[in-house]
Parts: sequence; structure tokens; C-alpha cells
Amino acid sequence: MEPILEVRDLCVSYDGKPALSDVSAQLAPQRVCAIVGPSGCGKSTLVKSMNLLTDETPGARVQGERLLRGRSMASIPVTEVRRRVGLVFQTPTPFPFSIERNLSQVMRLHGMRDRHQIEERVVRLLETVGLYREVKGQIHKSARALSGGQMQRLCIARALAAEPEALLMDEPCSALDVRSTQVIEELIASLKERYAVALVTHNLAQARRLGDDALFLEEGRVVEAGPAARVLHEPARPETRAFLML
Ligand SMILES: Nc1ncnc2c1ncn2[C@@H]1O[C@H](COP(=O)(O)OP(=O)(O)OP(=O)(O)O)[C@@H](O)[C@H]1O
Repeated sequence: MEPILEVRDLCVSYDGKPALSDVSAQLAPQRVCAIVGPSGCGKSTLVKSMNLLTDETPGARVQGERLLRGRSMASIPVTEVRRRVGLVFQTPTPFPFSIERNLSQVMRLHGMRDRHQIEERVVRLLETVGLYREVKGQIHKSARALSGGQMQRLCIARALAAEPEALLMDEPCSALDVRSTQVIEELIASLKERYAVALVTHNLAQARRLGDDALFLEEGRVVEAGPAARVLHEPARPETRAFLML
């Protein structure tokens, strides 16, 4: 199946210091690609490069190919790439206005004008992330009053409001408690039906639970890649086995 998003021979450096070297990776439809590896190995840099955020980082230099459904991102307007490739960060950071406006603003930004259509879609998105029941009747209250887990689900809904094809998640649960983590994990498992997902995680158990594919990075290089069942359970290299505590 054609990948939704692909990077080929990607090299990223910050102030001349390499962070990623010759990285190739694919995000396939209806699959979660778990991106794992030791601290500082380039996981965040990889997902940020997948929606061109690295290209705006001062001192960063990006080389290599990035493709969205086979078309070079270089030939697609940045705003379109960002719409089609959503990014969710480690710390949930909704904008400091209402729950409703956090979502409707994205829709307006992407040209939706019909008020009823927007209202309907806000409800649908809140349902998708399992928030509707919890915030019903309060969607005009500040998003910052939500719990950490609720804020993260709102941030996921905000990424989905742009109707993306791929969803990049950079440690989406690391600021959350066990229960909220479980809720987000269930959500990720359901979202992959509709989106190609990249999941950066320090949590190896989480990578094993959710990953269909896996990419193991070390010092900016891909050292193992393929089906998660192999990479995370039977990696080829002794060093990877040691990291994965196998
Ligand atoms: N904006 C930046 N400016 C300079 N160097 C950076 C920048 N962002 C990342 N780096 C460096 O690039 C390398 C890769 O960092 P990155 O954050 O991508 O790794 P990571 O695997 O996500 O790390 P962690 O698991 O600790 O979050 C590190 O050496 C880091 O210090």
C-alpha cells in the first residue's frame, strides 16, 4: 500500500551538528509507527521534520526528500502540509480560550464558514476523542480549566479539526497519569483506522501495545525498522536487545 508520508535519506543538523543522518521512514495507512530510542537520538526531530517544523528552527539544516502521498513536500504549500500532517506535542497546550473556539478556530482557518456545520463538527470531534460526555454544556468554558488528560484529548481533536491524513504524536502521554494515558492509548488505537500515525514514546510497553511498525533510532540513525513484532520483540542487534531489556 502506498505510504501516506515518507522520508528518504533525511539529514537534519542543528548549528552544523548532525541530529538525523540518512533516515528513511514511512507512515502507512491504518498503522501506528512507534519511534523509539535513547534520549537525544533524534525522535522529536524526525516527527518535526515530517511536518516541516524543523525547517523553521533557527540553526537547523534539512536535506533529503519528504513525500506526502508520493508528492514532494517541497512542491506543496507549507500551510497545506501542516493541515494534512497534524502534530501533537508532549505538553498539552490548548489556546487560552474556550473548548469550542480551540476547535472552531482551526475549521475557520481552513475555510469552513457555516456556523451550524462548525457547531456540528465541534461536537463530532469531541465525541471522537471521548470528551463530549465530559464537557457537554461547558464547551464555552476555558480549555485551560480541563485536566491534563482532557487537554491532551482536546489537542488531538484540534489536530483532527484540520482533517489531516497523518497524525504525529511526540510523547503524547508523558505528562499524564496512568488513567489518562490509558484513555489516550485507546484513542490512538481507534484513530489509526482513519489516519497514519507516528508515535514517539519513551514507554516501551506503550510502543509494544500500539505499534504496528517500529523504528529504532540511535545517534540520529535508523538501526532497526520494520514490523513492531520483530523490532520491539526480536531485534537483530545485541545493543537494541539490551536497550529493550530483552
Ligand atoms: N532546536 C535545537 N537546537 C539545537 N539542537 C537541538 C535542537 N533540537 C534538538 N537538538 C539536538 O538534536 C539532537 C536530537 O534531539 P531530539 O530532541 O530530536 O531527540 P529525542 O530523541 O527526541 O530526545 P528525547 O528523547 O530526550 O526527547 C539532540 O542532540 C538535541 O540536543
